[in-house]
Amino acid sequence: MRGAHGGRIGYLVLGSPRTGTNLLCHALHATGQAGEPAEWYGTSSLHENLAAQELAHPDSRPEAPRATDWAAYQRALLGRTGSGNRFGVKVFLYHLEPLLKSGQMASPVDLLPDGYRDDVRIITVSRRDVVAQAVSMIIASRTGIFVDVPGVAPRRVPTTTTWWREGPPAALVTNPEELTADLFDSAEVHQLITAIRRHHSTWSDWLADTRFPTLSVTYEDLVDRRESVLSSTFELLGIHTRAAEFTDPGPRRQATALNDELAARYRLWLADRPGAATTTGRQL
Ligand SMILES: Nc1ncnc2c1ncn2[C@@H]1O[C@H](COP(=O)(O)O)[C@@H](OP(=O)(O)O)[C@H]1O
Ligand SMILES: O=S(=O)(O)O[C@H]1[C@@H](O[C@H]2O[C@H](CO)[C@@H](O)[C@H](O)[C@H]2O)O[C@H](CO)[C@@H](O)[C@@H]1O
Repeated sequence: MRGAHGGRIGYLVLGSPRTGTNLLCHALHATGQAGEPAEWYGTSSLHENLAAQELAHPDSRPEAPRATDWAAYQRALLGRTGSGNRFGVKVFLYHLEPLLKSGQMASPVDLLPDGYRDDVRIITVSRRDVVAQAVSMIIASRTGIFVDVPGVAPRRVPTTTTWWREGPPAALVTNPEELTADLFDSAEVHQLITAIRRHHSTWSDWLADTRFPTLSVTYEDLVDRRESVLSSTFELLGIHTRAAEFTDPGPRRQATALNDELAARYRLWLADRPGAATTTGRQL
């Protein structure tokens, strides 16, 4: 449908890490009609990307990126990744908060290029099993391997922002194959769960004040009912690809027996602390 906005759609994938966002965003990119909804404001690379484009403000720092001209950054992204009439970005709360707190942006919509803010659609991605999510994150923060695409050599990305606790991130392990459960702390899994809940309650609060067409996706449905979730997602964005005919497998599952072991250890840890609750007041 081509409306008053020339059919241009801007969309935000609002999630938290380890909810299957790479699986979903890989599929959207692979349709060839949805641009490339990546972490364009990801704190591990935004400052460097701005600097490379001579758009970093003199005060810009890796932990607090600042652009001289966000519109120029967004125009460059659009030129590289736009599909013509759709532009998407994957956003985690810790990408956006420094930009909001420093007054550089006023809302998630400001992450979209000019011309893509009039018809905005939202996809939220969460994971019902938040313990599995937190365990997945704590492991990825030590391996640096956030995605496993068959045939693509894994890239190791150091975590620069420990959005779930104070202090510097733990170093990447030399050999990801040699990780053992003893290297992890259940108290940190608990901090991650608290931070994940805050991510999602912040997105919900923001969405409650908006009227954007919104689709809520869970990791579990994305994995178990992939065709149905992709079909709803394509429909939301007006993409003319039939989910049933969409065969690109995208990334594969990364969890191993270590994930189960850490989740079991965390549940035992929690059982010893009956008062432990997340900041949303909910006990697990
Ligand atoms: N094809 C697939 N099937 C099942 N899970 C997948 C998958 N591709 C990626 N994932 C999982 O999605 C999670 C990563 O989410 P994100 O892309 O948002 O960071 C990881 O969870 P686990 O580490 O629990 O397996 C990863 O393994
Ligand atoms: O562009 S970034 O490097 O900022 O983000 C890429 C990265 O994202 C993962 O690593 C981040 C660094 O710790 C982490 O904050 C984030 O939660 C992770 O998703 O790797 C991803 C997989 O290669 C990539 O999609 C993302 O663009």
